[in-house]
Amino acid sequence: MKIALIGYGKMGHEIEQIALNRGHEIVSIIDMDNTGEFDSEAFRSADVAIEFTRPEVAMSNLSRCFDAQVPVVCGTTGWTAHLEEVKKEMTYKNATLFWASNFSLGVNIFAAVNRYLAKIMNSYPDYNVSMVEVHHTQKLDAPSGTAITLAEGILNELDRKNNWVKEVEGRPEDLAIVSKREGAVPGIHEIIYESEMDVISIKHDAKTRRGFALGAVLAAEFTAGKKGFITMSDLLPF
Ligand SMILES: NC(=O)C1=CN([C@@H]2O[C@H](COP(=O)(O)OP(=O)(O)OC[C@H]3O[C@@H](n4cnc5c(N)ncnc54)[C@H](OP(=O)(O)O)[C@@H]3O)[C@@H](O)[C@H]2O)C=CC1
Ligand SMILES: O=C(O)C1=N[C@H](C(=O)O)C[C@H](O)C1
Repeated sequence: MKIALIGYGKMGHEIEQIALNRGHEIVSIIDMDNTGEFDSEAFRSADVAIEFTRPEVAMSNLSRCFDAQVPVVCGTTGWTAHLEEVKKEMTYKNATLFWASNFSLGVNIFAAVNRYLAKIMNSYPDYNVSMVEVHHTQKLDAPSGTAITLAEGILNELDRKNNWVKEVEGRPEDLAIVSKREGAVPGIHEIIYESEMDVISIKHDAKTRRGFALGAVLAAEFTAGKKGFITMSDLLPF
């Protein structure tokens, strides 16, 4: 499969290694200083593009993929307040977008457990829920995209919470997400239920970025040749 990489930072490099090991060809690499490459034959020849850049440039990169009719897998976080308008543009241009806040298998299993636990907790109002996420100090967005997805999972299942907030909950209906930035941490997400009697917590701790990168390449293999909006629930059997 011919792959174009958009963003050649920490994730771009991990993805390149995994894609090459799986027998794919990298036909185009677009970074901040060569965005003219979007107009190249090489970019247009790609079966799929994989976009991991920065919150403020992701939307225009996606737009350029839609215009070039190159299906795109996007892992960039911090821009998804605009996801619905991007989906509309994708549909209007008859294009393809796979977006996930986290491509790792482990996080997606964790997210399913999170939803199940939240559902159980409807019967146990003595437990309050909160979330902590820890990432490396270069991370630009907070809370992490994964934390927002996990929070949405809780809000959909747990009737007593209807809104996530940064750091400190103001009302009982709020779900507080605390973000910490430390060293080179690839990504830790912990959901904590606490009553007067005990604490139940579940945690995902990424040991390396390779899990995210492998998931992104598997998503790219799934996306090539398809149309429309695709998510992890289309890729995974749960
Ligand atoms: N969904 C998932 O599973 C995961 C998502 N992420 C997300 O992916 C994104 C990238 O993470 P990471 O690789 O660690 O970040 P990095 O900062 O290491 O890499 C981002 C790269 O994008 C480049 N870039 C900046 N502007 C443009 C542009 N206009 N066009 C093309 N490239 C550009 C940067 O160049 P320069 O350095 O010169 O600015 C840099 O090389 C983040 O939003 C992060 O949250 C991360 C891991 C997993
Ligand atoms: O910026 C990162 O590094 C990561 N970003 C994603 C997010 O915001 O959830 C995924 C992962 O946690 C690593």
